[in-house]
Amino acid sequence: MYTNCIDDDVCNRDPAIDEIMTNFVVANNKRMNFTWETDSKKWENWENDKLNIEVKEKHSIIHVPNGKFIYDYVAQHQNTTNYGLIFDIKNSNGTTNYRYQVLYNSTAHFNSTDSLNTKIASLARGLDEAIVKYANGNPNSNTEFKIDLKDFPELGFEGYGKYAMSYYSPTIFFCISMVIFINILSTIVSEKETKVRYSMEMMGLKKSVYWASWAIVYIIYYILNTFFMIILGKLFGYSFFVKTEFMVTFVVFFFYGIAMGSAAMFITTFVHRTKTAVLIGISILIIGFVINYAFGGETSCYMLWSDDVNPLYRKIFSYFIPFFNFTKVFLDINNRAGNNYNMATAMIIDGKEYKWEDLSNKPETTMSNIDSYDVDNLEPTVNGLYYLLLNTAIYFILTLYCDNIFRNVYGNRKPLYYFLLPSYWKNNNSYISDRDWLSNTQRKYKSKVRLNILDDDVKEHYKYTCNPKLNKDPVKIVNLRKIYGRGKNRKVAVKSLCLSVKKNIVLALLGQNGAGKSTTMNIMSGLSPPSSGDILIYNKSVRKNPEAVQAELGICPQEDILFKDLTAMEHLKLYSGLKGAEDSSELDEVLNNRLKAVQLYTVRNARSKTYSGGMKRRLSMIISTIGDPKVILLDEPTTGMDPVNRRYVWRFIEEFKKNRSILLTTHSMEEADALGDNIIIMSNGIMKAIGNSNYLKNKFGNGYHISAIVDPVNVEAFKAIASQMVPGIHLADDSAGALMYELDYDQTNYIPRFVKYLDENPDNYVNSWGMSQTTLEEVFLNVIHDESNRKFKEE
Ligand SMILES: Nc1ncnc2c1ncn2[C@@H]1O[C@H](COP(=O)(O)OP(=O)(O)OP(=O)(O)O)[C@@H](O)[C@H]1O
Repeated sequence: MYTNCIDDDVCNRDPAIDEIMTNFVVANNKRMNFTWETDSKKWENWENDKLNIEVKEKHSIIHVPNGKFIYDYVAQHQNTTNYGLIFDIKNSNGTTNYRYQVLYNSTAHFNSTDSLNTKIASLARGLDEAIVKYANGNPNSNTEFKIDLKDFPELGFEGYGKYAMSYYSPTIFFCISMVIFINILSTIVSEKETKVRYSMEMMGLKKSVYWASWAIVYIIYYILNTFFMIILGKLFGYSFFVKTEFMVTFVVFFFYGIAMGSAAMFITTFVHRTKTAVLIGISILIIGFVINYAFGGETSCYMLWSDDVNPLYRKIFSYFIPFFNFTKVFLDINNRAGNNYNMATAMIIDGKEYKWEDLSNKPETTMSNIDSYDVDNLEPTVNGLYYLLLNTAIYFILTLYCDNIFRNVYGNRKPLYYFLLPSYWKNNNSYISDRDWLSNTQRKYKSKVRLNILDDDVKEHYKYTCNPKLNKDPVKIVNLRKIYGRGKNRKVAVKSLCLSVKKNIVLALLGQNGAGKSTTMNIMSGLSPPSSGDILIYNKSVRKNPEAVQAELGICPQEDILFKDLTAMEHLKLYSGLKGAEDSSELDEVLNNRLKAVQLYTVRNARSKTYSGGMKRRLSMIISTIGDPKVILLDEPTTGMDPVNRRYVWRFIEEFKKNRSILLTTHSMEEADALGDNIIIMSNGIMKAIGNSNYLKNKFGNGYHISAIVDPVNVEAFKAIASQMVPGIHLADDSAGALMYELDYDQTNYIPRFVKYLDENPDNYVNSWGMSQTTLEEVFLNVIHDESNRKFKEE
């Protein structure tokens, strides 16, 4: 294109220049194959019809209004113009200056090395000849030539935005989907960490149901996320979304989402800490980002389809790495529907429609001239979608499998071949007779303690527990042992424990920290596997059928395992549902009554995160009663509770024990005294004492204490009277008239007479007096500090 105006204004066409250009065409037509564009009207209204001139012929020459036009035209029709000529012919003092500027496109012939050398030289020579010819026709003028050569104006790459979206989309959409990926990791792992999940499992939630429910939740998330991305893509006018049929984009993003979701679920099976899970999520995000970024381009993405690459690698990537498949599918579609940059012409090529049927085609490549992959090896796009579905299935099956075979936070796991066991497939509620179980368990799991070094009552209880003729109790623990850790870290937490629990009683388990109480409870509830020994609850073995045992149990664990956003009532309803109770008005009434019993009724509709520690404890306690279990395990149920509410809970437990067996651990001697029909004192994993409160006080305590303050002059006389009233009374302390007597339980009969004397004080010897009974705390301290017990060693 040429013009005679160097400035921006539209100026009159200069016939001299037309003549020069005519000369040029005539002289160079054959050599350069130029055509002459005559329809100059096209540009006359160019301001209105801006730049819509189409240069139809490859080598046409047209006149345009001015230099700015050339600039603008080039900007909008990149690489379709070879040269711009701006003439400036001026007369001064009889000399005509022929000045022209050649703007040339140095990149139009990308693969050519000739654009500058011959064509420009040829053009300049042709123009000079044309000017000379014109000037010779005007013999009166002197002529002067001036030529400027310039590259076309440097233009910003206007298509970059569109193109960048196409190029970086796999990375961008990978990152968006990673938000849900990381959310899955943190949510599911935090349910493990806070043990909420195990609490639900104890209440009857099946693992498969647990995973299926999360799968449904995340499928919904991914559907919403997919819609969101498609709407966003369309709103921003990205060619990929605009040109591709909705169902195609939906399926691509949705399949990719569920494949990543499934992979996230798999990861949660071997991670126990939320922080670790999030860290893994972020690491995968970074790795995936790099891979997607690297694979975003065609050459690198299709690289694995090169003949040089072992197809096995391709398969491994396809079967196990969702974002690899996603990038391939995305690129396949994007090659057609997206705005692509054509390197050969340095142009952005607008995307074409992409339809559902196109999925079964092999991708249209844009760089097939670059031999980094073999086009024939490329699989149809739809295969990538199949691989994504395969990824989803593989990871979901692995999730279900690994969740069973990897240790949970309690160290429990199933054998690798668990799914081959008949018990896995049939509802194994198999009843085991007491006799068979007792003899088998004792044969299989030998006791590691010598009975003769146990306390007599404990020994008797061990014998009773293992006697199939006598022991008809619903709960039996035989030779139970639990070892944590190995080598230096080895810790025997429970040492060959034998214990049986009757119906209608509360058995209180006392012991120092680390005595093995919670371990025993965790094994009973099927959470933690025993190292040796077994537990039989209503003729179901914890080893063989923990799920069936859990159906008989209600558990209040040591830590409150609550959903912070659920209310008390919602918790009770949720767990009632898990226990199989139908939602009914009767159920509501039962639940309300229980909430009333522990003073939670008024806050039943408040979220548990707003509860105080004591309120959470009471809720956990009530949850353990859901489904009317026959055996209830209460691990320190009243910790952190004020004395008033503790008494409400005690009353509730006392009433609830009818027809049930309740096993309670506590550090409160008062609680054990108030609730425990039978009390066991444990130390270092060993049962040290067993009996009811009075029996233990009698056996391990010092009976009653009677103190009296007597005037020093009357001390001897008072001592004589005391010895006469309570034969064999023991004077524990005598200092300056403050006398302290200890009375055994077999001296209890003499107490009323002695108390009457002290109260009436007929001899006026006594200034003041007091009486107290041995507390359970004293008993506890006596038992665990007992020297003979200390000598006890596990063999
Ligand atoms: N998961 C575990 N890994 C290693 N050791 C453990 C584990 N759980 C418990 N132990 C150890 O086993 C012993 C018994 O612990 P357990 O929690 O049963 O005691 P406890 O009587 O319930 O104590 P507390 O009254 O403090 O709850 C302790 O020495 C404890 O450190």
